[in-house]
Amino acid sequence: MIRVGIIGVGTVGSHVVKILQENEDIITARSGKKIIPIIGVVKDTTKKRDVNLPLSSDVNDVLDNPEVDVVVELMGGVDEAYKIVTRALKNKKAVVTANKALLAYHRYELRDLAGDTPIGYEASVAGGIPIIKALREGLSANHIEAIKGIMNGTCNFILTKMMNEKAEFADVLREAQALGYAEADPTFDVGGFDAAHKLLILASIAYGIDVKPEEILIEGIEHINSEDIYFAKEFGYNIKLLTIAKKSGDQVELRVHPALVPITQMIAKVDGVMNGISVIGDRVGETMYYGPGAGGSATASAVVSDLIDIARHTQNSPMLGFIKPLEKSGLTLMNRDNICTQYYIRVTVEDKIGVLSKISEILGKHSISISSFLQKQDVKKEERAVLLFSTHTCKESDIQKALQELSQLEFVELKPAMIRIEA
Ligand SMILES: NC(=O)C1=CN([C@@H]2O[C@H](COP(=O)(O)OP(=O)(O)OC[C@H]3O[C@@H](n4cnc5c(N)ncnc54)[C@H](OP(=O)(O)O)[C@@H]3O)[C@@H](O)[C@H]2O)C=CC1
Ligand SMILES: N[C@@H](CC=O)C(=O)O
Ligand code: NA
Repeated sequence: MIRVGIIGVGTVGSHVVKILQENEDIITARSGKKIIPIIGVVKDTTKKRDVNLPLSSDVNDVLDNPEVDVVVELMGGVDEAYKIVTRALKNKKAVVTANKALLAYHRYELRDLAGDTPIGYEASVAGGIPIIKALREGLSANHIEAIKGIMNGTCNFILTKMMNEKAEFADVLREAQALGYAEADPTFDVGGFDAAHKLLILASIAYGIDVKPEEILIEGIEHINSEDIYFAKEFGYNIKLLTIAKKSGDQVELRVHPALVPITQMIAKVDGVMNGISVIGDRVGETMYYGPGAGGSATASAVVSDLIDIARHTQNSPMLGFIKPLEKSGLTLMNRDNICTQYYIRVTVEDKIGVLSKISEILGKHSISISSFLQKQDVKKEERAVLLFSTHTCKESDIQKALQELSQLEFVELKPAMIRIEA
């Protein structure tokens, strides 16, 4: 028998208890052992909840409890969760966590501390999709050439509703929170940080990259507006928050940002809370993974799969997937200035003669060639026009310099905006 203590019995934790209790037959058959939740820890024990488990507000009731074999950390946050997981490992208790923020900052320390003590983290990336297993086990014979995906359910839910139903950003975010998709602080979702945390976890399995979120390019979806959606629709794109790892020679680019994706691509059709991830291996070619990226039940399904793994292989750490840091494999993190892709640019200007030629001149000066162009009257101000461009492939540093120069022009009324195009 495996006895489980759950720290955090909220959206995900309560579903972990339900799955363990309601699917006990199949779980026991598959793992060869009974997996029993014996205690949960919450902040407020007086809160009414639909869960059949003794609760405490003291983490020591799990961490120092000799009856607990596995600690499931589902409270979120970085510092406190780090202390809890560290103590559990020091007490030789196996750990399962869904906490991508924790792993984004401390994955290598925890790996080293764990040694042979298992740590499962399947739920930390793309919720219910078994992407960690796929990368760590199914694709382990491959050099990974690229990982590209939608890995934040909240952002995809918001963008889908903005694209298809003209819904307002703030209203859909509230809906995502009510459905249990968003992080406790939803700026982690909409600012791209949550997706970046997930990217770093996958990058450690694929490439052995030991970098922190602050070192990579992260942009969120907060600035996407109706003009961007109009341009995307006119030119056959969907707007998605993309999470990208790409190997070029001995460099790896890591980035999270909104992107215009041609609607013909599979990833553009991944809607709502669903996540979709393409992984390209040098031997297998392209593989695709699709499923619910957030929500209590789907995420708890991944947490329980780790518990079953631990029950099956107590001598075999599920976390061994984090390979040696990048420097030792000769790979380096690509400087963001050297990223090359296509871009969409939005410039809001005073509607007068000469504006377009000046903008074209600046783009040309920075080796940026225009691929398509649209002009819209600004609905908020009659004498204002919104100019929407897409470019051929060019360098990130050139785009950044051009945007900076455009923002200085006296007829440019709002800070120019840019969205990358991933064709
Ligand atoms: N929701 C989702 O779709 C997904 C979430 N995750 C990750 O799973 C983890 C949990 O998320 P979720 O279930 O949504 O979060 P919730 O906010 O719903 O639940 C958090 C739980 O932790 C408890 N808690 C928080 N702080 C403390 C503390 N200091 N001491 C004791 N208990 C504490 C809360 O207690 P109380 O109930 O009393 O407030 C609550 O039960 C996070 O790391 C999140 O990133 C990962 C994938 C998907
Ligand atoms: N807030 C996250 C939850 C799952 O990781 C998301 O929306 O994807
Ligand atoms: Na997963």
